[in-house]
Amino acid sequence: MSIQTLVEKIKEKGNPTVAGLDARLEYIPQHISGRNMMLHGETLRAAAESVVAFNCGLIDALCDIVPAVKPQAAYYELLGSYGAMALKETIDYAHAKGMYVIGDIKRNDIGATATAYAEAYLGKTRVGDTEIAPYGCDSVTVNGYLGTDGVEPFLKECRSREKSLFMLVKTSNPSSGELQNRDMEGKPLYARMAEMVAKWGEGLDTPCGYNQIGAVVGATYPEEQKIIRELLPKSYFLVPGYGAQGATAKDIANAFNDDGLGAIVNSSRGIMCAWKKTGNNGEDYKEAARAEAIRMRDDIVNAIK
Ligand SMILES: O=c1ccn([C@@H]2O[C@H](COP(=O)(O)O)[C@@H](O)[C@H]2O)c(=O)[nH]1
Repeated sequence: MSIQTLVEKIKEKGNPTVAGLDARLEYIPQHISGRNMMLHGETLRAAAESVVAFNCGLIDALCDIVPAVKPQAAYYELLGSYGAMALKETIDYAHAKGMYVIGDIKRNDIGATATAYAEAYLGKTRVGDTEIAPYGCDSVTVNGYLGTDGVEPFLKECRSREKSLFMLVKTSNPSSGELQNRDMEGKPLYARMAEMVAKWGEGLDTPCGYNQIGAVVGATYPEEQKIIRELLPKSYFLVPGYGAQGATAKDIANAFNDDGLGAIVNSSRGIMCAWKKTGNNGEDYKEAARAEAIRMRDDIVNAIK
């Protein structure tokens, strides 16, 4: 699905936010994990089945109000082969419920290996005469700091299958400036990366005015957002850092264009762990996640008015 589809879903729901699915076992209510451990013992299988049950419940609770989900690959890799299946089941369920899926995989490598990553997450792999999509994400996060040959395989999937990318430009973590803000011939490195992202987006325009190549720009860096917004008027921004990492709605306004579009703000722990604040042992995790997603939507929409 193209970035155009994401923009349509954002407009339809009046909600420029994405729910992160960073499914750590501690984030899952005991009534779900306990049941699976009764069935399968203290195993990776029990953990992975708990993750799928939890994710499906969250997706049910959010799919009519939130346009997209962002499963974070790290938490599925943590569960080995069962985690890979849990990720695929989560992606398929989100699609069945009409949500756009951004795989937060932050991959890159030399061209040959990047091709395998791109085919795994966005494209297809061939088994005999049959082509199979291993994961089938609509979009993924990519680390472009290896240069163009490592990004090209992902661009190829965008061209041939109308997929989109979010390239790491300025990440939300506290030490991102150690390298990303270093001067590179008169401009910070993140600005040089933004220039490369603009180049990678050439020829990948869509009718909505945004191209398929977006940028990850941390909510925790409002000043940098402003600079990157000017450098990348046609790129959608994926903005992590709201909520659990301390950024607030006023910190994300610079990521948006004047049309109220141009960015989608992520919250993972804020939504997934909302049940921990209600004092009901997680029995109400769906209601708690929905209430937090609505609160976040209204908070963001008011801030960009
Ligand atoms: O710069 C970045 C890039 C990606 N992330 C990811 O977003 C979520 C944030 O989770 P919260 O619980 O809402 O803090 C997580 O998956 C990160 O890997 C990021 O935080 N910053």
